Amino acid sequence: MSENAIGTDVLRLEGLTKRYPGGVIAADAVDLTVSAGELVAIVGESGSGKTTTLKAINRLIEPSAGTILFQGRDVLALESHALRREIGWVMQGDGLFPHLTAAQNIAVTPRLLKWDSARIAARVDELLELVRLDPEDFRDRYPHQMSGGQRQRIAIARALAVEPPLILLDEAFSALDPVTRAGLQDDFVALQHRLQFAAVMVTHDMAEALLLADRILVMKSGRVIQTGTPSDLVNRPADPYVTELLAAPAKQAKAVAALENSA
Ligand SMILES: Nc1ncnc2c1ncn2[C@@H]1O[C@H](COP(=O)(O)OP(=O)(O)OP(=O)(O)O)[C@@H](O)[C@H]1O
Repeated sequence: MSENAIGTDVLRLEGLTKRYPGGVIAADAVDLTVSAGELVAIVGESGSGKTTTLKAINRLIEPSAGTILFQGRDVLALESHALRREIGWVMQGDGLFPHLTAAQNIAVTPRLLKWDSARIAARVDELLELVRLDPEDFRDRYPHQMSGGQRQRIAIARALAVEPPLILLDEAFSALDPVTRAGLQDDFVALQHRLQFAAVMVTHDMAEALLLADRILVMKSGRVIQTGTPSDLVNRPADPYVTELLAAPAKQAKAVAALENSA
């Protein structure tokens, strides 16, 4: 990761388009650039094309048109399994292998890359510390022996195992209760600032995007409606749809403020 100076493009989407058989255009000429150390959230209503866009980046979905450059390399020219080892992936509901311990889950990619066992063991402990789980306590636990929040911490550790320059998150925090979720979100952002990987996060939750992202890409029916900082969106929404997405967090903030004022 050290070769990624802050501000360097890690990912560039140019005219990314996905047309599914049957004719649905799930992503329609999507442009996006993500730099090292930057967190971009893709937000939109259900069916707007967020997951399609995310999955095209690591070729879980093959695009119909457009270019995806990862560290300047066209992903379509790369072998897809090798590409996925270079890009971290955290999905909703953790996606851990149930029959593997926390340590074995974290070690999946290092093993594929044929790291020796001493290096893997040291890295597993380092990663457990990084996601604030005691290695002694957690390395031999199976997923069913951990809480949802702890499992998601393991999933993040697994995604970071080989220091990828890019992490993709698909509704990674959505299934957690609000307190666990807020703690993990804070820790994730702190980790990102420390390690300077680029991140693209899909979320249906505008409040989460406003709190975490450096920039937000708003999608509707496969099209990019607006790309901007949280402040750009709040102060200069480009479309009534953006205003609509902002209404829920604004309403919540107002309700809490009203209660505080009434005390
Ligand atoms: N394999 C597929 N075949 C055909 N159409 C698909 C396929 N996958 C997704 N779609 C369609 O593409 C559009 C975008 O779907 P996508 O999953 O990218 O949206 P999303 O914004 O991630 O939605 P959600 O928030 O509900 O996950 C939808 O209309 C969906 O029905």
